[in-house]
Amino acid sequence: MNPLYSVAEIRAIEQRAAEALPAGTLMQRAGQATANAALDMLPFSTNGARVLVLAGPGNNGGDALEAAAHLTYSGAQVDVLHFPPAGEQSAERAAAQRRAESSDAIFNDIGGSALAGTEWNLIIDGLFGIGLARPVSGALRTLVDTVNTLGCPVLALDVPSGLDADTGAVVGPDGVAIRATHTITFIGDKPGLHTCDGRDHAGQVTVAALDLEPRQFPSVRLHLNEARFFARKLKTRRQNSHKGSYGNVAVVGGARGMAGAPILAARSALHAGAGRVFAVFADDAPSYDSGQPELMCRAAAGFDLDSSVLVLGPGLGTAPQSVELLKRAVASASALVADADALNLLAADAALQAAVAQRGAGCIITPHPLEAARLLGCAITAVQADRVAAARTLAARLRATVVLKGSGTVIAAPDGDAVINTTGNPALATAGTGDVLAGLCGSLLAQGWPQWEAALAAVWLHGMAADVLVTDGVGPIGLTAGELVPAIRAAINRLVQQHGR
Ligand SMILES: NC(=O)C1=CN([C@@H]2O[C@H](COP(=O)(O)OP(=O)(O)OC[C@H]3O[C@@H](n4cnc5c(N)ncnc54)[C@H](OP(=O)(O)O)[C@@H]3O)[C@@H](O)[C@H]2O)[C@@H](O)CC1
Ligand SMILES: Nc1ncnc2c1ncn2[C@@H]1O[C@H](COP(=O)(O)OP(=O)(O)O)[C@@H](O)[C@H]1O
Ligand SMILES: [K+]
Repeated sequence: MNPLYSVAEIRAIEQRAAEALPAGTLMQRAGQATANAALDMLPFSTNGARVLVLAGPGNNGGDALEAAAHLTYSGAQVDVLHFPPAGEQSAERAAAQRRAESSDAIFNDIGGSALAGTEWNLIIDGLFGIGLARPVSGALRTLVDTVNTLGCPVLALDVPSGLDADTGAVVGPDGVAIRATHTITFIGDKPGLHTCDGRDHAGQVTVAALDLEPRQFPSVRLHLNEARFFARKLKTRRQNSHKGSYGNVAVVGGARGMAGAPILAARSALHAGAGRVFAVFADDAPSYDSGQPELMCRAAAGFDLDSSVLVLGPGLGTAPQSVELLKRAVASASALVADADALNLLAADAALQAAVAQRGAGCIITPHPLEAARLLGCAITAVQADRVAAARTLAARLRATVVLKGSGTVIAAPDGDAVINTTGNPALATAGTGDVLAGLCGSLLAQGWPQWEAALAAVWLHGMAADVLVTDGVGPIGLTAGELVPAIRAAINRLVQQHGR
């Protein structure tokens, strides 16, 4: 189920496991697992392959030293850049150091030009793991900067050095972290590898459980998103069904000058399978959408908000009539997705926030980090410093399903359950993709999905559509939000073929 563990949880698992094992066992297993992963990354003939091992002062360095010794036995030429601790070291680290020193590994003060001038087949980053306590500074900072310029494969141990394993933020106001191509993470997977700066620094993540058994792991409330979490809601269509079987969506927004946003969301809702889709405009409505004449374009004044799932916010603006629309939508009995300006308006109105929290029909909100910061009354940096915590706080406060967007989108429920999404890529960093996501959420709600599964599936499908388009060369540069819409349709149909019943 792809659980994600906090540093505190990993420490507790590790401590209990270590008590039942001979001293040093876990570090030896970590070193062996690292060597195996490294061999997979080296040329078929390892003889003479150049491997640089960076061994920091703590147990992360111990893992690296164990791996260094193993790799010499495979014939690789292993250089170790060793940063011993100033004070005492753990007994297992001392043993690892002795093993590495008595192997063919070369302990060497390699630096500067020699480091940059060598064609390394692989660099192993064992500088800091979950014990990183402050920003990487001084000579180590220079080393991290140099490694990040080299362009060779880099295998990070446990977590790329400089990255916070809990949050995925690079530690420090102006910090640095290793940009690895691969990360082998020990005992269990960690949230910081998958959100915020994590995806840029961790590369491809594998988990080495170090032979611990499932019973040694606590159950947790944070997971990586996967189709399994929502697959049971994927339904094949009954022959004897009609458009009324698949629900109504009304996308409400489109103040003057911003009519494109609700159109995009409405097209997305339509292509994701909603039976009938309205595009509802705060100001004047166009008579129809010539690119998508299936949409019904209406003015908000007098529109019945009780007969459709509402997607409120795309291009809504912040004029007084938009506030009125938001109040009407919150007071309605309809399922609601609140996005964009609906969230900005909500942030400015405590009474409306209380009304959202008390809604019987619940709510999905889809803030990007700035919208989340406005809702929380904090700086955007505070949101990004701990995205999972920010999403959980908002979910609890508004009793809503929260989709905190960005690299490693976080979906959080009011009861504390949270999921980090794995699909998607920077092709999505273009105007209108958020509108497409909001429309997709609304479409799944209209088709009878519960909020939680609708949010999980929408985020997953939206990201998967972008991933497929990038594979086909439609991005990452220049993908447009509208191009996501048919790709989402293809992705949802493919999923229904695989899982539908
Ligand atoms: N124990 C076990 O059984 C297992 C442990 N495992 C491995 O151990 C890792 C955790 O080891 P760890 O706790 O020793 O922490 P680690 O990440 O090596 O760093 C701590 C050292 O760095 C130092 N330091 C911190 N920040 C710094 C900075 N910015 N700049 C400079 N120095 C800094 C800090 O010094 P201090 O803060 O005390 O001055 C201390 O010396 C874990 O990620 C996994 O890889 C696995 O093998 C599984 C079994
Ligand atoms: N670098 C990225 N990696 C993954 N997803 C991204 C990235 N940048 C943006 N996205 C996704 O694109 C969408 C952008 O939404 P939003 O910021 O609301 O845009 P807009 O308001 O222009 O529609 C979100 O789903 C977000 O998660
Ligand atoms: K590391």
